[in-house]
Amino acid sequence: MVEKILQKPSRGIESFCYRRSTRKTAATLQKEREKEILWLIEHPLENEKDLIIEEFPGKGRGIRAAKNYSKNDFVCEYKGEIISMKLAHKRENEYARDPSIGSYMYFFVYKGRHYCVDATDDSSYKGRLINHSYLNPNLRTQVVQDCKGNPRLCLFALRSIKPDEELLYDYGDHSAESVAGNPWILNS
Ligand SMILES: C[S@@+](CC[C@H](N)C(=O)[O-])C[C@H]1O[C@@H](n2cnc3c(N)ncnc32)[C@H](O)[C@@H]1O
Repeated sequence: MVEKILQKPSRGIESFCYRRSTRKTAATLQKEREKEILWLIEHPLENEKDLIIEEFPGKGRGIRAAKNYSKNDFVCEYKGEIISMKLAHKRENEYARDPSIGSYMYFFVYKGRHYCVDATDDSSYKGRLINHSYLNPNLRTQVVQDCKGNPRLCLFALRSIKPDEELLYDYGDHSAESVAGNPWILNS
């Protein structure tokens, strides 16, 4: 009996079954990836230890990568308060009156609904400190739905990223009105 178990499987049905049992389907791999992203979203302190805060000339603070990222890797969440459009416009007007308040509001549409993430309040989460690039971004935004069904605005690698690169994504607002006051929107 023991001898039989130790026998190398023949190239017949046994070895075929062995290969099948270890292979993961695309759907399984996708589920595992989604689970991993949700875990990273829920554990920002662990995930964000590879994001280094630095001063960048002409931009203020920004974030430098401390490790390699592959294309499509989750990098971090743009974490803030998700608020209604009505409240977002009210706050925008308030913030505009105080020049010491920077711009940390991100508007997005998910499943046909409009949302705003307000990350104006200082926090230890680093997504709010990532600067903009139109010409050479290395991140992209994507909404991920969490376990409670809430949309979470996340940043993923647009291409492979090396340690020491500044992390940058296109903020998306290229309107003439915004560019007039902020030429860096199109020239950085
Ligand atoms: C979400 S904050 C990014 C973090 C910010 N640099 C800080 O120190 O808190 C957005 C602001 O950063 C600055 N910024 C972002 N990208 C920039 C760029 N490419 N050139 C110049 N300023 C930039 C602008 O003042 C912008 O309103």
